[in-house]
Amino acid sequence: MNAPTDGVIAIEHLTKDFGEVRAVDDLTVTVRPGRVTGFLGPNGAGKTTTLRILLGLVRPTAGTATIGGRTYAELARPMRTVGAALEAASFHPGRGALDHLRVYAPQVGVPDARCREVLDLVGLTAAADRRVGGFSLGMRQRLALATTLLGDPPVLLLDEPANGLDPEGIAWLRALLRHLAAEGRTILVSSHVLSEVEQTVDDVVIIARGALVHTSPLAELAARAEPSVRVVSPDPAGLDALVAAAGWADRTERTGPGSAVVRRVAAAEVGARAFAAGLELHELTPREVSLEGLFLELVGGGPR
Ligand SMILES: Nc1ncnc2c1ncn2[C@@H]1O[C@H](COP(=O)(O)OP(=O)(O)OP(=O)(O)O)[C@@H](O)[C@H]1O
Repeated sequence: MNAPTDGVIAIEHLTKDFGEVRAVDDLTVTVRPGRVTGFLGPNGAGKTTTLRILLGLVRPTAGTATIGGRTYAELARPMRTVGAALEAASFHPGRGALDHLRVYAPQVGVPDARCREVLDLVGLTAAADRRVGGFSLGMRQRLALATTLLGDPPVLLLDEPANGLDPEGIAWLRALLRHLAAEGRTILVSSHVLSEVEQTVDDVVIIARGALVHTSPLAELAARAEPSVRVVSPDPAGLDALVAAAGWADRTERTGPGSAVVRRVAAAEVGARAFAAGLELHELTPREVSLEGLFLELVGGGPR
């Protein structure tokens, strides 16, 4: 791993049309090293297409997708720069786990000894000589991850890596990804369910219908999922004064003249303060939304 900018993924005004279908729509996103970033969206949102463009497998209609300032084709040592596991990897069923890695090692340009190292990293040492055909989905995920780690790349692109893992496997994956990010790597993990990666990611990039709908640290999104109260008053100035007097300005989102959403407050408290101030209210609605609920709201409820 070299300069800190080596691992920056920059997607700029990326668009991809498949005939009539716009799979990616003017997407601009920066993914930083040292963090695990969740790339989220419902089925068909354009995640895989974006990852495939990053890997030079699909040519964009417009815009660019670069890693450390270079397109995949421009990378001097692509397999030492990016490790990617897209979709359920297919393995030769008759081959052992170690032998599978040995096929890839020369392509990546790493010594044979590296194969055992990565098997160890993913906890498959005991299964080194077992035929991959008998592997569970979780074991295949581990082997796919081992393959991406062969070249010790500063950037990892993982498509639904938690798929098929049991809770213990998910906890293990979480710890490994955190460790790899702490080493300064850029880790982009796609998923169609936020809850699956909620414990793992630092940042989220959420897309729907090919376009960006939200990007922020996860904590910022989680704050929006806190209990809140929707308040509507026919007296916009009075509502503003109430919010200011209560010290809620930093937790209040104005949703229109005379309407606002106040976070981390109980409806009863808003009601009591409005009553004391003689402010007429037309609506006072408590709102409890889970992080997953918020995610579904953002992506507009389901696939295209
Ligand atoms: N090669 C292709 N030819 C035509 N349409 C395609 C092609 N690849 C993807 N699409 C379409 O582009 C859109 C985005 O698909 P994509 O696979 O990128 O979404 P996704 O977010 O990865 O979804 P999933 O989670 O289901 O993999 C979909 O409408 C899909 O049908």
